[in-house]
Amino acid sequence: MTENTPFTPSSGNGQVITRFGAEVLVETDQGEVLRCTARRKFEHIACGDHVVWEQQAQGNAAVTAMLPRKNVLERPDFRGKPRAIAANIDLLIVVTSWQPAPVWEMLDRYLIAAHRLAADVLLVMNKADRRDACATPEAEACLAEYAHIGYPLLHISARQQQGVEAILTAIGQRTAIVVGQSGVGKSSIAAQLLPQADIRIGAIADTGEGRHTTTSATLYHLPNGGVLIDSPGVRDFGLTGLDFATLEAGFPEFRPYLGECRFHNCTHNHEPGCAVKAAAGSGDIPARRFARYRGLLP
Ligand SMILES: Nc1nc2c(ncn2[C@@H]2O[C@H](COP(=O)(O)OP(=O)(O)OP(=O)(O)O)[C@@H](O)[C@H]2O)c(=O)[nH]1
Ligand SMILES: [Zn+2]
Repeated sequence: MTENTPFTPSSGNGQVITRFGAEVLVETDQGEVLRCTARRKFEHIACGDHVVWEQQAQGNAAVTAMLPRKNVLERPDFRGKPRAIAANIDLLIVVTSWQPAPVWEMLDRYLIAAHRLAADVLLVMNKADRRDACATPEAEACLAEYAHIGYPLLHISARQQQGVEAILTAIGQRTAIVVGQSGVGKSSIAAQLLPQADIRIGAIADTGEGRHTTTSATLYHLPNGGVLIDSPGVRDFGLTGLDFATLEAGFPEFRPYLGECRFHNCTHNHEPGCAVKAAAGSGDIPARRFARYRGLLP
C-alpha cells in the first residue's frame, strides 16, 4: 500500500441498519455502509445490533460476531416463534390520538413493555387539531394521570406539522421507535421525522425487488444525532407472556408502596392491608390506572 492509498479496514465493528433474508446492511464505525452476509447462526441478528464484520477474499463482507445487546424487541412469527425485530432501543415513543380515542389498556401494555425493555417512554398525543371536537373529560383525566405519574407527554398534530421538532428534541441522542394502536398517526409522524433523516440507507437497501424497508425494521439517523428504528411491523408490536413481576414493574407509581403491604406476595387486588390499594383509595395512586392494573391481573 502506498502512502496515498486511503486506508480501508478489512474488519471492524458496526451496527445493523436492516436485514433482508441472509443479508444485513451494516454501518461501520467509520460510517461506511456495507452489505454483509450473515451465516445461519446469526439468524437472530436484528436491526440495531452491534456486530463485528470482516471483508472476505471474494464477494461480500460477512458478519463474524454479535456483540451483547441492551434489549431486544420481539414479535411472534407466523409459527408463533418469537422473532427479534429491533435491538438496543433506548426510547419507546407511544402514540395515542384524540380520534380514534385511546384504548388506555393498550397504552398501559406499551408502558409495561417499555419497562420490560428497560427503555424510556415518550407519550405523544397526536391530532391536537381534533382535541376540541373529540376530547371527553374522561379522556382528559386519563391522559392527565400519565403525566402525573411522570411520563413525559407531548401534544402534537402531525397533519398540521406541529410538534414534530419537539419529538426530535425529546429523542435527543437516543435510539427510538414509534409504537401505538392503529390509526393514531404513527406513519404520519415517522414520515415527518424521516425526510430529515439519512436517506442514503433507503437507496442502498433498495434491492430492485421493491423497497424491502416497508417490511424490515430499518435504522435511520436523525438530524439531532438520535436514531429512529422504523417499520410498520415494529409500530404495532404487542405484549406477550405477561407475568406478575413484569406487570407490577410496569406500574412505576406503585413503587413507593411496594414492601408496605401486609403480605409480601400481595398482588394488590383483594388482599387486606394492601398499601397500593390504600394509596389508590386516597388518590395518591391514580384510580383509573389502578383499576386497569387489576383488569390486567391474570
Ligand atoms: N386530524 C388529524 N389527522 C391525522 C393527524 N395525523 C395523522 N392523521 C390521519 O390519521 C389517519 C391515520 O394516520 P396514519 O399515520 O396512517 O396512522 P397509523 O398509526 O400509522 O395507522 P396504522 O398504519 O393503521 O397503524 C390518516 O388519515 C392521517 O392522515 C393529525 O395530526 N390530525
Ligand atoms: Zn398490595
